[in-house]
Amino acid sequence: MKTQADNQQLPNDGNRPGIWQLIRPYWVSSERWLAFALLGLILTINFTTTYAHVALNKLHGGLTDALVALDWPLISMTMLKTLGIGVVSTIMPLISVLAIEYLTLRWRTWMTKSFISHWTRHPAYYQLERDNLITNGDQRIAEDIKLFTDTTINLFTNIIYVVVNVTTFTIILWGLSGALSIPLGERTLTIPGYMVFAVYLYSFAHLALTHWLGKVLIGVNMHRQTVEADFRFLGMQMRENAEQIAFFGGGDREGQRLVSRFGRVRDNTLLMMRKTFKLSLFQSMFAQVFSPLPMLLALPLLLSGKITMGGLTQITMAYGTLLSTLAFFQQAYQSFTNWVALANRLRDLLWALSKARDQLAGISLTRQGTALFCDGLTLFRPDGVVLSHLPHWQVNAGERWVVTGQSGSGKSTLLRACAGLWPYGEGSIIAPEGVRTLFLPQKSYIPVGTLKSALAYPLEPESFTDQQYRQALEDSCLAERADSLTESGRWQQVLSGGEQQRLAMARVFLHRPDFIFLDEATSALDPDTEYQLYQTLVEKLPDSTLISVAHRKSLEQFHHHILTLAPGQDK
Ligand SMILES: Nc1ncnc2c1ncn2[C@@H]1O[C@H](COP(=O)(O)OP(=O)(O)OP(=O)(O)O)[C@@H](O)[C@H]1O
Repeated sequence: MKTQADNQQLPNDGNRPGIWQLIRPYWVSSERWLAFALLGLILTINFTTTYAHVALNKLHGGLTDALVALDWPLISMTMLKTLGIGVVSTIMPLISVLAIEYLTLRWRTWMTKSFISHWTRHPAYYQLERDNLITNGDQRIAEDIKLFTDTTINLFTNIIYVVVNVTTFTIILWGLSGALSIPLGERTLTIPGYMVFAVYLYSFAHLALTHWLGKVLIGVNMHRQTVEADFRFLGMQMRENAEQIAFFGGGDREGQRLVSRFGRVRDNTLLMMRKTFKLSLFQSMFAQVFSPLPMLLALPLLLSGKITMGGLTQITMAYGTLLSTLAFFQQAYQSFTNWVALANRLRDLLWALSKARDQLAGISLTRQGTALFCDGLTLFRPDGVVLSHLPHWQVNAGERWVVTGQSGSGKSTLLRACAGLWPYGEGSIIAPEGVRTLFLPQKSYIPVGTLKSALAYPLEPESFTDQQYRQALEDSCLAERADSLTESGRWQQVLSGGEQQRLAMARVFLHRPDFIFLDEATSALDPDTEYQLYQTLVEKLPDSTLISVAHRKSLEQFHHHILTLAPGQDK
């Protein structure tokens, strides 16, 4: 069980959380010790690799001088050392990659579990959809967390590596490059470690121009995640509703919608390509124009005899290494823009989840006693339009009520309010405490899996015996499925509308709830089967309280009371 500190915190001030609030929770969670140990291992390997490069740099300088002097014993010794260090610096990064992947997986797992726990609570997953608070929440959890953790670890370890490398090679280059003396009339201007200044000046100019050209990529990247997710979502919807679309002959229309949605992906990719090309072109032109710079800068030292040919190799190598290390900041610019975009999408999700958590309900719902009691209840649509008004409605334990009224008068909304899923309105509802309640809508959710797990939902399939399952199927006029209990399938696609409603009714017989809310739960059945089901229901569960939303008059005979909802007036 996760503790409070072991979860991604939702903001409490109603504002979008900062990136730090997204990153910090994992690094202070109970996983932190292993996480820091792995990070330590990765950084140690990176440092070791840096020093291997330093050693190689020295060895190369020595090798050049040994070659010039044709000193064979020195040449073979230096080559052996180079080989040894080369092997170490090849294996170390492989271990580092493994550690990075493992750390990323652990962080992703932690964040995914945290987000899922927030998303499935309240129930936020329903509130986000009902109030259209955010798009593609599920895909943000599935995709964006993965990319975010991956990019954060890679950017961070690379930055540390770069900082260490930059410091090391700055010191080396400072020592190697000596001072540049420029005669200015009678005086001489001396610039110590002038090659270091040159490389930093060059890199800073490069980065500033990269940022100027590339900052637009943050927005483009963020938009990319959204349009890609929207396109995937439309495809998913088509898959889910394949049959209805086929009946309507809506394939062409869906095709057009998909192509138009893909058009946004294409436009975004083209924009991205244009911006990236511009950036890359600038970066390579800049590098090309300034490539002879280190040789030109070091030449005065060679010509004045201050350094040997080996010294020149060492200087240009150190300059090159420092330059390519600093170039990380320009190269990583695109990853950085992508990272900010991912972080923004996750920050938006955290914000939406906190909105769902903090939503103030206009309707107060409390639990106490054994009856259902609505007092001064007015149901609104989210935009404030009044749906219906119930000054006083009391349902005592064991009573059976049928709720009728015009389409759109708010019958389903009343049931949502009783389940605590509808905050828009005024008044209070006192729901019975500690009773088993079951809400059956017109179309019940049937999870993919065995028929047993579909019947037992949301409990585990082991919660009931085979005999209980068979009996429930028989009671709900679905006895012909009794031999398919362990069969796995996509029942929502396989079963007819009426069969799905009978399966949902079988849940009622199986779970034997104290309070049963049926929202047109038998509307797809023929009158005889519907009659038989209600007959069995009142016989088998005589003490259960029943509230049925129904348009058919024939159902009134199974109920003691009728509640008719009248459409309300605008507030
Ligand atoms: N999430 C929502 N956002 C905006 N409006 C909504 C939402 N859910 C329901 N409504 C509106 O609230 C009104 C009442 O809906 P409800 O489903 O309660 O009606 P009903 O009486 O059960 O209708 P029917 O008999 O047709 O099933 C409808 O006009 C509907 O469009």
